[in-house]
Amino acid sequence: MTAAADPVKLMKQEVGKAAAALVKSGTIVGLGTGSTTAFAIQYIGERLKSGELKDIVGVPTSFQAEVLAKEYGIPLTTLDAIDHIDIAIDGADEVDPQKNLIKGGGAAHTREKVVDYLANQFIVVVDGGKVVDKLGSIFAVPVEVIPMAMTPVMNALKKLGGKPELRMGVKKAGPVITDQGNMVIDVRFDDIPDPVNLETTLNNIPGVLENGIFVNCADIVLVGEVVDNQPVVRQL
Ligand SMILES: O=C[C@H](O)[C@H](O)[C@H](O)COP(=O)(O)O
Repeated sequence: MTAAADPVKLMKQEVGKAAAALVKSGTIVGLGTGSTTAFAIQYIGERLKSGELKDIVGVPTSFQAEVLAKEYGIPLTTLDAIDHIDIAIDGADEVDPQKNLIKGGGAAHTREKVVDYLANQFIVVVDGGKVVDKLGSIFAVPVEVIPMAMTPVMNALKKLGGKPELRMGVKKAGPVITDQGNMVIDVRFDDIPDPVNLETTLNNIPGVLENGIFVNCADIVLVGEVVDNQPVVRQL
């Protein structure tokens, strides 16, 4: 495979593989959502199939993760049936030098936050284009909101200086509906000087279920890059 074919896909594939290699036999694994984590799920499944990995159980963060895990033969469990998660692997839309994240490009950030924050070790997998100096440089902050509170939440977000936009479906008329049956407002901020504070402030708006800022939770960030037409994985 050459990098010229699709360098972003190649980076995602390599970083997914590198994260899958960190999973040990006999562990409980949080399975993230998105196109990068999909490769990690695939490689975990392949390691299980080859017998290199044994006795693992996955905790999916979305309908997508659940479907993929089933496809690749990863046994699943729920949070009611376990008392810890050993390792979680998940993607991100932005990562800053302090390993703070924006997540939720796939509207899965609420369940992801539950699973990723519970894990003893949280591995983030991104391609090089996701690394930024400051959060909010490229991506808006996704905010999951219960439908009846959409208008007051929109107004509250504007008062905070954000530019909120209801996320609309693709190949579906109307808004994106999350796995919980809620809507997502993407909020663009000119500047996010204090991600820790903004995460709390957003979650304190009545009607907000969860937002996509993840702080003080990532243990390892694996970044996929293409150097001299070859994929490489580095740690942030
Ligand atoms: O809701 C989706 C998640 O937070 C994803 O992990 C994030 O959007 C990154 O996805 P991808 O790996 O497809 O860029």
